[in-house]
Amino acid sequence: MLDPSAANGTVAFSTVADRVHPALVKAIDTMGYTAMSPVQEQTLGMPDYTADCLVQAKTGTGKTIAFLVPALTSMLSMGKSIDRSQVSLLVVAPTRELAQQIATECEKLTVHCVPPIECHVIVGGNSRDAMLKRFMSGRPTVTVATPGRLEDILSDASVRERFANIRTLVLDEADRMLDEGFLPAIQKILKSLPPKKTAGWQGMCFSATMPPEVNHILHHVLKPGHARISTIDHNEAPTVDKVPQTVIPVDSIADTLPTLHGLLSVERMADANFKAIVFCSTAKEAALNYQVFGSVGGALPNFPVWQMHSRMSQPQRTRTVEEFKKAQRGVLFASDVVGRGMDFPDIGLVVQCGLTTDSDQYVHRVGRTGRAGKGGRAVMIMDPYEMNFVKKNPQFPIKTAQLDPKAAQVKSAEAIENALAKVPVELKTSAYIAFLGFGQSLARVTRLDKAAAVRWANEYAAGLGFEEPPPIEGRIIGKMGFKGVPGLKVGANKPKAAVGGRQKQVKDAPPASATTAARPPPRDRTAKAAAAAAPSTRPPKAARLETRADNRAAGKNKAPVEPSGGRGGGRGKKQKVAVPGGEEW
Ligand SMILES: Nc1ncnc2c1ncn2[C@@H]1O[C@H](COP(=O)(O)OP(=O)(O)OP(=O)(O)O)[C@@H](O)[C@H]1O
Repeated sequence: MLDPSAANGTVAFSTVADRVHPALVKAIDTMGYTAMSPVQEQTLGMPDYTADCLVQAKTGTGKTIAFLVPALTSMLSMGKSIDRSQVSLLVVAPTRELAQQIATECEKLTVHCVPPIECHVIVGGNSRDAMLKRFMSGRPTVTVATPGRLEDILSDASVRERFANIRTLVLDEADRMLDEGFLPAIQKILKSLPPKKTAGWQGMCFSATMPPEVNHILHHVLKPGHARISTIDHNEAPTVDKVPQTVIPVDSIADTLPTLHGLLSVERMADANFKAIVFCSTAKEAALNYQVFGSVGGALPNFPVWQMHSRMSQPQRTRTVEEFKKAQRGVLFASDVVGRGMDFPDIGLVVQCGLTTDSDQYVHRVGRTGRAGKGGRAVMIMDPYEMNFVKKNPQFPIKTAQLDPKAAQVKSAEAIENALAKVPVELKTSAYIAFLGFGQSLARVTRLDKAAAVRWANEYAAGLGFEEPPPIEGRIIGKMGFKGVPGLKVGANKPKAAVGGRQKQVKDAPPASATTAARPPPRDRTAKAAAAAAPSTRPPKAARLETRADNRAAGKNKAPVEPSGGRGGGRGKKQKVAVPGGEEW
């Protein structure tokens, strides 16, 4: 529930009850909402609910209701003349899970509508035929979609015909929907809809972040002179005020996992209802950390953990979202697939292991906590390569912190070593290769040179217990653009190539007690091994990581992110970075 005092929401929904459709007013009451959040006050106060608008408000401040209520009111005002076989309101969002979440909110809002309003979800990852059959035989008056699947089904003329009477198009996470990854799909979708100029449909664009470059593209959906609403003061941080932000510096990326272990151990001891999201750099890293802390490794014994990234099947992803939404405590190890828009109740802590692709993504990740007026905290664990982010982004109130001294009692290094010994070497190897791809993609943006990206990845491998970097097939090294770069080990990428033979046992993990003799080397040795594998463990100063803001200024733009939602929460195909064996990161 929104805490009105904290969110400055003091105006009651009842003040707009004469403008909002009565069925929606009743539903809002059923949902238990009394005061409007500032952004809701602004959109529901618009003189014309059919006006085009660009709306920016902080994360977790109720933007979903802020666009659904005016759009649904305008739709329902047509009364019996609505053709329910046609799409009237179309909402487009970047990820499948967010699309589903918006649809669920819409169902709650329209629960008292007579006749009932159907809300259809058009997303990838499930049977296209079954979904299309439901759509064509149903009454998809409200449709929530992700761009890829929508673009796909709109190639069919009979589907296009269902959009002939569209009244409103909402782009949620509009800056993401209009960025270079999604824009081609959005443009194709727009070509399949009746032209805005003649059909006059309403465009609504919502996000917590609106980088200036979005302004040049808005004309695709918004007409000149559209309303502009922002509840964010230019002088304040773009993150939620009630979320203190800290960074815990570590000497090497090899120290990240033990530090994370210390942090999570202390937090869960302190709070019986500790619920956190840990953002990881790649989908493979999220999968690996999940195994280290829970399913295989058990570094957080008797504590529930989940994973969420694009390498999972859609049913697994859906089940995870459902479970983690309901969970009272636990940790979700995630890629950026849940970095934007997802509303998991009662997240008290967001941890970021390493860099985000850009400062806007930082805002969205931090915004998974401190929602609906509640408090929360955000912590980053950063190695020297990454610390520049803090310096380059003074707009964020990030304070440097040390790990709670209580963490020293939990023997994190040992717990992580034991856990890593039980994780399949294939997963560790693919996490290493994905991390190399991640460093490479940042290099394109930040000018980190290839040799430095290799050194960084090799430090990461050392942290996973590899005495020397795991081998990568030559053709894959070539594909990744690392041919001839020093520090990589070329060879067949097979378990027998596992470092020092230490990790042979991991595939069929024996109980923890049986694995102690086969532990990976202590971290001081692994760090030395990494150093031996590369001339230096740190890139030259000029090559350190900078933020996307700097790169924008330099005329460069975004780092590519995982198209199906892994790192980047689902961008378009152009953004795909193919890493070895068809891996995405
Ligand atoms: N007026 C209100 N009173 C109480 N709770 C509310 C109100 N409006 C929305 N909420 C709740 O606040 C939470 C955040 O809402 P929502 O997901 O729409 O935020 P958002 O601004 O879209 O966030 P993000 O920028 O992360 O997408 C949800 O749990 C929602 O149910």
